[in-house]
Amino acid sequence: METILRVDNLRKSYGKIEALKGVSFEVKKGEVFALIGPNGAGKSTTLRIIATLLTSYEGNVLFMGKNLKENPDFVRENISYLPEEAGAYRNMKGIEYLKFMANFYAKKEEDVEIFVERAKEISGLSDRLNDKIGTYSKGMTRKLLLARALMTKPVLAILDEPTSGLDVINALEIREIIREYVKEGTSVLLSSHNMLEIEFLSDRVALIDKGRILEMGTAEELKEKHSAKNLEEVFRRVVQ
Ligand SMILES: Nc1ncnc2c1ncn2[C@@H]1O[C@H](COP(=O)(O)OP(=O)(O)OP(=O)(O)O)[C@@H](O)[C@H]1O
Repeated sequence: METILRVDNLRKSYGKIEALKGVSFEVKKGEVFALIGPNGAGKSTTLRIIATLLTSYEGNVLFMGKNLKENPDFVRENISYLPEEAGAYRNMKGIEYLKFMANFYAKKEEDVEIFVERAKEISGLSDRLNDKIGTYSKGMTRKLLLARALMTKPVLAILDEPTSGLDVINALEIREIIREYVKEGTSVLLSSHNMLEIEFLSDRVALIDKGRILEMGTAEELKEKHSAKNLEEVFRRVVQ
């Protein structure tokens, strides 16, 4: 399978804190790759570097064969990023927000409508799109933001904790949306604390702790290697 993203020996410090101590992995075309790990493991830092938001780091990121440092615009045009604590404009109606973002991302006039229609469908918010975002529940806001992230059909979607804080039903719906997009060719790099969820959603996972990847593979491979019933158990054994 074609490699979309190659992350090679990433190192990042915030002052004295070494957040990443040499992180390497690859994401293939049409794959859901998950970074899992405890608080402060370095997941968001890794995702923010790939999303071009953090520019001072050591190591290399190759996206579709191009080096991130030399081609940030190319990367921004082909990836989308859903931050962990993303907010939307509370006083805007959902539909206005989608139109605003579609105009921002579309290169051609005719793309605007295509993006908005796609986002409407992904969000599943139907008539509620005519209400102000400030009236939405957490789950509705997350779906709106996910719709924004996927409406351009990016080559790679980077989703930081896509279902964090959501109830089971909303989390399930979001997982299904992600799976649908992968079928259409988008690769997904996501982070999560929820290992049971990740087990269902991801093709491969990397267990990260204290800035290092400790294990990588399919959930099945990792469970077998550590004679564990689930990923949570794998993680407990690997981290301790
Ligand atoms: N802006 C910052 N300034 C200083 N230290 C930071 C900053 N951002 C992250 N860190 C530190 O870097 C380390 C990695 O943080 P990061 O947010 O990447 O972890 P994470 O795995 O995403 O955690 P969480 O699951 O809690 O979101 C932590 O020790 C964190 O305190």
